[in-house]
Amino acid sequence: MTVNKSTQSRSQFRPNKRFGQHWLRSEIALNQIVAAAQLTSSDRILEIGPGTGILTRRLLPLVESLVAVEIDRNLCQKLTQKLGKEDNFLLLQGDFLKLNLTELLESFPSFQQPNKIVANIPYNITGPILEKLLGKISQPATTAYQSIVLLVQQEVGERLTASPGTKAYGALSLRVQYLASCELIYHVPAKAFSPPPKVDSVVIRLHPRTISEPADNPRLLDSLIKLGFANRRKMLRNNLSSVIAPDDLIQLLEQLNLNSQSRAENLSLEDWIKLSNLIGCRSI
Ligand SMILES: C[S@@+](CC[C@H](N)C(=O)[O-])C[C@H]1O[C@@H](n2cnc3c(N)ncnc32)[C@H](O)[C@@H]1O
Repeated sequence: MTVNKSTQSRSQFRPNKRFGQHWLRSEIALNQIVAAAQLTSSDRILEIGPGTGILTRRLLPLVESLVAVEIDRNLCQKLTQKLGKEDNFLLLQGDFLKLNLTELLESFPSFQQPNKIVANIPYNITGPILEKLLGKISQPATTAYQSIVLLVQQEVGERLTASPGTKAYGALSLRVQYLASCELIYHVPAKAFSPPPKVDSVVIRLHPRTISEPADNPRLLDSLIKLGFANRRKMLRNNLSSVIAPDDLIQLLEQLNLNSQSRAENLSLEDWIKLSNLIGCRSI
C-alpha cells in the first residue's frame, strides 16, 4: 500500500482485464453519475477505482474532498501526474476490499469520514464491494454513508432494486434492501465504455439505513432467505422444510395473510422479517 497525493492522454491507458477496466467515455453517462450523486460543496467523496480519472476530474471541483482507491500501480502514477496538484484529492494505491480505510485516513484529517461514494466499479467484484460498504443482514457495516452511487451491470442493478413477484427479485434484493434503500436511476449502454463490456449498465443509488422494525434474529432471517430462494420454483413450505414442518409453516403464512402456496419471491422484505420472527419464536 502506498499513498500518492493527488492524469495524460487516454490512449496511454491500456485497459487491464484483470482489474475489470472499462473506461467511461460518454459525456452523457458522466453527467448522469454526477447528477445522481446530488453533490454539495461540503461532501467528502470516496471513489473506488478512479481509473483514468475521468470521473474524478468532474467530481473534484464540486466537493470538499475526494479520496480515491485504485489497485493498479501504473494508473496511480499517471493519476498522480494528472491530479496530484489538487489540494482536495488523495489517492490511495491498494485493493479496496482489503484496506482499512478508517485507519489509513487517520493521517489525513481532511479526507476522513467520507459521506458519499461515487464510483464506476469493476463489475467482477460488485458483490464484495457492496458487502464491504453495507455489511450483511447479520452484521451491518458500522460506517454509515449518506449515499452510494455506483455504475453496475444492468442485471445486477435490476436485482438490487427488484420488487416482490418479479423475475429479478431474489436473495440479493432482500439482503441489500434490508440494509439500504435502492434506486435504479439511469440506463448506460455498453458503447458508453472503451472497451465496451458485454453487457449494458445502470447507475444506481443506495441510501444505507437502519430498518425501522429489524429482524429479532438477523442470522435466522439470512438463513431463511437463502433456503427460501434455493429453488425458486418450489413453494416455501418445501424449501423451508429443514427448519419448520410444512403444516406449521402454512399456519404461520396464514397468520401473516399470505397464501399457503407462496414461493420465496412472493414475500416482501417486511413479510420475510415477520415470518423469521414467528419462526424464531417457535424455536425458543
Ligand atoms: C470499470 S473501471 C472504471 C475506471 C474509471 N472510474 C472510469 O469510469 O473510466 C474500474 C477501476 O477499478 C480499478 N479496480 C479494480 N479492482 C480494484 C480493487 N480491488 N480496488 C481498487 N480499485 C480497483 C481498476 O483498476 C479500474 O481503474
